[in-house]
Amino acid sequence: MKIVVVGAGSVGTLFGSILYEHGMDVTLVEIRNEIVEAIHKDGLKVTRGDSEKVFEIDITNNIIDVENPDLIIFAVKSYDNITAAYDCLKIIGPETIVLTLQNGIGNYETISNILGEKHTVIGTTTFGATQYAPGCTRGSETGEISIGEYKGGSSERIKNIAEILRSGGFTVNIVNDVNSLVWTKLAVNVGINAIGALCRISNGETHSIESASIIQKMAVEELMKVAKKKGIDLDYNSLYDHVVDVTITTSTNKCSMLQDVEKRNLTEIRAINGAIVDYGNSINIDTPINLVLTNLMIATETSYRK
Ligand SMILES: NC(=O)C1=CN([C@@H]2O[C@H](COP(=O)(O)OP(=O)(O)OC[C@H]3O[C@@H](n4cnc5c(N)ncnc54)[C@H](OP(=O)(O)O)[C@@H]3O)[C@@H](O)[C@H]2O)C=CC1
Ligand SMILES: CC(C)(CO)C(=O)C(=O)O
Repeated sequence: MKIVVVGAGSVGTLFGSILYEHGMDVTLVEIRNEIVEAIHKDGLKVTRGDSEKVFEIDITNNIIDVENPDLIIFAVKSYDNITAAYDCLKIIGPETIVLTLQNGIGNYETISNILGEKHTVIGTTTFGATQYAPGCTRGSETGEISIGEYKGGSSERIKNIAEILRSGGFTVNIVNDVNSLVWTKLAVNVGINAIGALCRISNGETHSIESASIIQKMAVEELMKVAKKKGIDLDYNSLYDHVVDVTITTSTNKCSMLQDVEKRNLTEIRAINGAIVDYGNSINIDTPINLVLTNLMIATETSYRK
């Protein structure tokens, strides 16, 4: 089984290390030379809980080196989807599957438009990771991957991917309604990320600070209105409570959007709160809170990327 991870950032290096540790044939593909050079020179250092390990994992900045893999794990930020998908197009064989576990919405649609639905599978993950220096990643000790067919249900290819990932050390759930899971994760990111990034506060504080939690609740309620009208099957009674639970279970974390702002990177705002605004516009539902959060984030990005 040949596995390629496209994007050797936080999540890509964590996933790559787990696959490597379980004896899989895995190669990382990364465009940032400092990451490629650091891993070539010192290996990939991954810290999880009290354990710190170094992996002599293969990494390249030239995707052509890894033609015709069985599985590609797509681990770039949503704003890099188009270029990364065209890169994958150069190496996919007739049976290659590209798996996106990215946050936000619209990832599957963008990737499958370029690579075809036959090659694209979507899921979510509860793992978290931060690459704090090139080739040095801190990752959660536990986590799961959930996958399913975009149009609902399972299939032989979903079972095959699940088997590959299980052999590679992952706990994998096959779910009937993957879209529902993607929207549930979206609700968490809609409720936490922009508020955490704009206010420079931890995940816990996005709820424990009352003025932040007022905005959080309104942002998630807008998502629910949009999702209901779009016919997304969600547990609407418990969705907001789920978001609050995540603020508690990840209370000391800085969300990924805050980390991006601190690194003066682009953020995934357009695929998270921005997507709620776009969907809302397309079905005549006002989403003023998400509109404000989106524009404030874009203004923040603009201020440091001029
Ligand atoms: N980090 C986490 O805990 C989690 C992240 N996710 C999702 O996973 C995705 C990846 O996130 P994360 O790992 O944090 O992102 P990172 O920014 O840490 O890593 C992405 C890496 O991919 C590189 N890259 C961009 N385009 C290409 C390309 N065409 N080929 C190869 N490499 C490329 C980037 O380089 P450059 O910076 O130069 O663009 C960067 O080094 C996101 O959608 C995120 O929402 C999901 C769950 C948890
Ligand atoms: C769940 C959460 C909010 C964890 O920090 C996350 O997905 C992120 O930071 O993007």
